[in-house]
Amino acid sequence: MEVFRILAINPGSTSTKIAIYDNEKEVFETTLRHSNEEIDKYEKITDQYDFRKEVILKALGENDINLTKLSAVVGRGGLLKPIKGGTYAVNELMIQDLIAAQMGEHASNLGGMIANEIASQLNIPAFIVDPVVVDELEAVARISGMPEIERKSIFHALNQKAVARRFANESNKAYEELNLIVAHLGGGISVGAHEKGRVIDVNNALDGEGPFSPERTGGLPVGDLAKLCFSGKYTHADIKKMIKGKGGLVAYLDTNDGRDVVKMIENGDENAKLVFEAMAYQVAKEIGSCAAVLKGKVDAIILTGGLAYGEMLTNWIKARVEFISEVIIYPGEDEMSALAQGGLRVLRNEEAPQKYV
Ligand SMILES: Nc1ncnc2c1ncn2[C@@H]1O[C@H](COP(=O)(O)OP(=O)(O)O)[C@@H](O)[C@H]1O
Ligand SMILES: CCCC(=O)OP(=O)(O)O
Repeated sequence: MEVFRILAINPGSTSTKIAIYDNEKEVFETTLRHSNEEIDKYEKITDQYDFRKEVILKALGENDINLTKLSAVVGRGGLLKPIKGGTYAVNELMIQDLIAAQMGEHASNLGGMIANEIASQLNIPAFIVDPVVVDELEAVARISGMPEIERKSIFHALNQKAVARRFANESNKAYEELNLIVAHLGGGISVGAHEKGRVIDVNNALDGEGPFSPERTGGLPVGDLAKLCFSGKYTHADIKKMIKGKGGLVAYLDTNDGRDVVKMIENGDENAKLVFEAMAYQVAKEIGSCAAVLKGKVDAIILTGGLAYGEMLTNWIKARVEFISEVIIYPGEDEMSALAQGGLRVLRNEEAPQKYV
């Protein structure tokens, strides 16, 4: 059997994960964590391009990975125009849209760009898989309450779909038979209502919807936010940073690391406990909303993402939502293998790559 060697690159808001797969087998994986100070000095996401590329190449070099043996490079897809799920070949238009960041700024914008640069030097293909803009929202979910603003589907599509499929496999059912609520608890937090294989509603994890997260505010009281915007104290750029990057745990506790917060709590910090429990409370409320979206027919609730490693947080969430359905915890994410498998399906001609237009 032909062996395809794939480099998977996954830039997240607090980390860059890289992995090498020989077909389905992971042969190398590492998570390069980035502190708030490290990331904070870059004004725009594209300004982080060289920094992220260098840390990736350094880690590959230090681990004696021979790049010339690669068959393809697959990056996490970023804020493109809303598109259906699947594997997309990186093309010029995609790179232009990612550089222009017209749909917004997020670390995942760098996935396709860095994959493309490494792949083009080796003359091999570059792909993205299930980008954060996968859009399966029902019409009713798009209405915000203000005609000028339409709700958008921006979430951890890659991991939410991967863990939902994992749960389906482990239950000997098809993903398309199940109704699931998936909460991805990472640098950003998204909670999606998966109805028979489609994410029919999900909070926009990037732009002020849903629970607050390690570095984002989530939904805010809009009247007070409008007052703050026009107070004359802040520029548009300041407000954007306060919502995304310097919101949530960072604003309250000066760290984006859930493990630091657990240590603070263990050392008796009551404020840290209140804030961390509030994050769990908001996640639980969002799960409750998704249960209403699914009309109460929920086969399971899945908690995933880096924060799902922490039992303090998951126990708080569980206590408020386990009356809805069984709670399954898949800590971390299946994004790296989902990226590799998306690339593999195309390299094996099992699936044609989709074209971003
Ligand atoms: N073992 C752990 N216990 C608690 N929190 C953790 C653990 N590992 C990672 N985290 C937290 O998870 C968050 C990052 O999750 P992750 O899914 O890696 O984020 P992203 O990909 O969005 O950058 C950070 O707040 C990190 O501190
Ligand atoms: C852009 C939505 C996905 C997201 O928030 O990812 P991170 O948690 O990695 O920032």
